[in-house]
Amino acid sequence: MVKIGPSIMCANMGELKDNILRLDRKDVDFFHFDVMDGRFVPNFTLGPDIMKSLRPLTKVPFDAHLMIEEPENYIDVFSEAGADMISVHAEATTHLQRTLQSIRDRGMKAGIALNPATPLTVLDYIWDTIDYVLLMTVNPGFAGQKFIPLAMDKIGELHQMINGKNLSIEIQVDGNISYETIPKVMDRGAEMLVCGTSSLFKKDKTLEQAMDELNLLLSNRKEKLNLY
Ligand SMILES: O=C(CO)[C@H](O)[C@H](O)COP(=O)(O)O
Repeated sequence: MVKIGPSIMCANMGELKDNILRLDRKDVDFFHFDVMDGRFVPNFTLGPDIMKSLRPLTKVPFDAHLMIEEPENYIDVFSEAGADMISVHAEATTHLQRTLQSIRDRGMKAGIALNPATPLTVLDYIWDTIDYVLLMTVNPGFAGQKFIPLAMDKIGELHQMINGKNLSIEIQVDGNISYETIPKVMDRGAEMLVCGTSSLFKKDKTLEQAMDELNLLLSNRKEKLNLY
C-alpha cells in the first residue's frame, strides 16, 4: 500500500488549520512535518508548538522529520507535541542507535533520514532499530528543488536490501515527488510519498483536485504493477 503524506512546510501557513482539515477529509495517510534548525540545514521551519496546536484536528499520524543537530535532545518534546513517527539524520547524532531506540521506547516509529550523498552502508548496524528509511531525493532544506538522479537508483538498492533481509521497513521518499517521478519511485519500491509543491500544494489546483489526481495516479500505477 503506497501512502500519501502532505509536506506541511509547503502548506499555506495562514490557512494551516483549513489545509489540515481538508487533507484529513481526503484521507491522507500521514502528515509530514519538516523541522529545521538553521544549522543542520540552512533554513528554519516548523517546531513542536505548531505540531501541538494541529494535533487535536486529526487522528492521522504525524511524522516529524528532524533536520536538526543533536535530535536526541528533542525526542521528548516532539513526542509530547503529538508525533507518531520521528526520523533523524545519520550525521546529526553521535549515538545513532541510542537515539533511534529512544524514539521507539516512547512508543513511536523510528526512522533514519539519508541525504542524497549519504551511503546506504550507514544502515548496516541499525536494521533492527528502524521502522522506516527516509530517502531524501533533494538536498534537504528547501521546497521546489530538482530531483537528484542518482537518488532514484538508491531507492531500488534499498528495496533489494530490505527484501533480501526479509525485513518490514518502509521506504519514504521526499523531494520533488511529482506526477513524473511518482511512477518511477513506486516502481523501485517507495511506499511513503512526501508530497509538497511538486504534486499536492499547487498554485493552479485546489488541495482536493490535487489529491484526486494523486489517488488516480497511484491506483493506475498499482493496477499496472499487479499485471507483472
Ligand atoms: O523536505 C523537504 C525539503 O527539505 C520538503 O518536504 C520537500 O522538498 C517538499 O516537496 P517539494 O520538493 O515537492 O517542494
